Amino acid sequence: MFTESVLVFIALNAILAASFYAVLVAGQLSLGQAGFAAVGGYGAAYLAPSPNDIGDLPALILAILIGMTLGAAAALILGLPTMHLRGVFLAIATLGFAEAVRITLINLEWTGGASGMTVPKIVTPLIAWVCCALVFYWFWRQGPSSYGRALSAIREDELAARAMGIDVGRHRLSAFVTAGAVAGLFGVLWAYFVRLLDPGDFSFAAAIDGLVTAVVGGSTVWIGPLLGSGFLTTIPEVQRAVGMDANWIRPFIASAMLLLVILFLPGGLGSLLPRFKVRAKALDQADGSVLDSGAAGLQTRKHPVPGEPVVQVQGGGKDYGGVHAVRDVDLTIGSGEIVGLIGPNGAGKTTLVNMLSGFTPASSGDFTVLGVDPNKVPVHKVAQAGVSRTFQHSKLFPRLSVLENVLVGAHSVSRPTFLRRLLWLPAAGRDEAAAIQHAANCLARVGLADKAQDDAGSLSYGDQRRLEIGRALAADPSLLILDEPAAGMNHVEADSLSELIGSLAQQGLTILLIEHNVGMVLKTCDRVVVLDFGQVIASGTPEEIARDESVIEVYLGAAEEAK
Ligand SMILES: Nc1ncnc2c1ncn2[C@@H]1O[C@H](COP(=O)(O)OP(=O)(O)OP(=O)(O)O)[C@@H](O)[C@H]1O
Repeated sequence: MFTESVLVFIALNAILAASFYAVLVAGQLSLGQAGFAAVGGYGAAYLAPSPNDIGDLPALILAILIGMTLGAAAALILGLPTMHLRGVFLAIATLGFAEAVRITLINLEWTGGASGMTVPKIVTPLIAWVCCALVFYWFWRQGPSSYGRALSAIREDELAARAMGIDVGRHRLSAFVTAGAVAGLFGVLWAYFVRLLDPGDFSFAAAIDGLVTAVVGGSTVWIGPLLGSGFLTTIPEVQRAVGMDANWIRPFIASAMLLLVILFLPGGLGSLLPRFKVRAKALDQADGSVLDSGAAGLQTRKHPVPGEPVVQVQGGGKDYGGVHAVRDVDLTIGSGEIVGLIGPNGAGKTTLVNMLSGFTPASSGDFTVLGVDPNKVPVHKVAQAGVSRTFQHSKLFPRLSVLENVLVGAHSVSRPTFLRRLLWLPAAGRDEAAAIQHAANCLARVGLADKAQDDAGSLSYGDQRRLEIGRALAADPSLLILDEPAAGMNHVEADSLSELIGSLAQQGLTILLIEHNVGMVLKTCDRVVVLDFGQVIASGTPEEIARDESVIEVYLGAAEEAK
């Protein structure tokens, strides 16, 4: 059953599927892989020296290098203008590219047009499997690196990933270029195995086949494309072995599997395998000490000295058409302060913190947050400057574990480990262990150490709020913005959250707290700012705010009645 061709095709189809995995893992749907493979295959066949001149293996190695470089270059050129596209728009743009490549190849003379181009056969099962092993080694080492986690975070929630300091555009582009290189490798191996480069081999159908293989195998686990290829490539062989020679069976099973996976097993066959568990040692040793970026293995962040201005806003405003969500707000927050931001629903609190963290561009005013103007730099730069936030509606990475969520939170203070993991350098292991220990400490600080291995999506609402805070703390922030963190918490949980906020401020952290639980705000904060219809109507100590007639009229009275 496992003839030479079957062995080679399992490896080759796994490589093509891996090129889809490379982008699916970052949440991108690209159908350009057939085009990259064609560019790689034809380019290598045209440019690489003949095996008659330099020998089979050197000729193939050169062809592979040329094919991968051309595939990556094509992906870079296509990716630069298209990386801002999402979902089906990216799929259509990349599909258009692949079709343009195929039609061009048919119409060029040196490619042999529709009848194709002959290539010497060099690839053996051993060569195919060595290449396949190298590709999967790459993705295996990528997965648990800080780069790999950043890609998964982008797939799960792009906005939250930006808030963790991840440069989404650069990560998406690098995943796309990797996909181009891997598809280029497939194109070369295919050509040097089947002896003929035919534009029909790089059609839309070929791209869909690769995509289905990746999705059935599993687009979130590195081994998925290999499982998918092993499963789908051997179906015709199993059929033959049992004497059922019907052409429709493979496409039928592939489509049925695709449907089953999408409906019942979104992680594909790979998700049935046991998941990697973090060493319990890190969790046992977790002592709740956070804000320790100076620890070995983490990058050091320079925090503002006590009293130094962290936030300075003058005349800040935001208009949505005719709606003045925020109007002429002046706000200064000094390092180490806990400032509460309260006001009725729709007062503009979330809009104001969205402007401070770079999510919403201001319509007017001057903003300086930790030395950067959030209107002039992308969100991830504001985060890298030391602004960490939680969201009014939880934005966790649901399919990542609780610990992985916090590890992503530590993105801007952890050291990149992927390239060192590829080379198996011990320093990478040490840095990863330090990041895990730091994340475990953050989890212990918010009381979630015992849930570290659970999926974030399976947590109760209160635990999700706590996890968001733990994840935000992992960035070793200078300014922590909490948007209604006590929503859904009972009194006991809200009290312990209040204590946590107080102890973090004692360690020098500056906190901006939006909360409808007025009792908690008055108890926890040094200063309270009250917004109404986008304007600051009062600002002062909790005692002053509690006595302020205008605040009682527009908010505190209403808040009391609502209790
Ligand atoms: N993207 C948007 N487009 C249009 N209007 C918006 C947008 N975001 C907010 N607004 C409007 O701006 C105003 C302020 O909203 P915002 O969410 O900032 O208030 P809030 O004080 O945070 O309210 P809540 O306590 O209910 O969360 C509201 O009138 C809201 O409808």
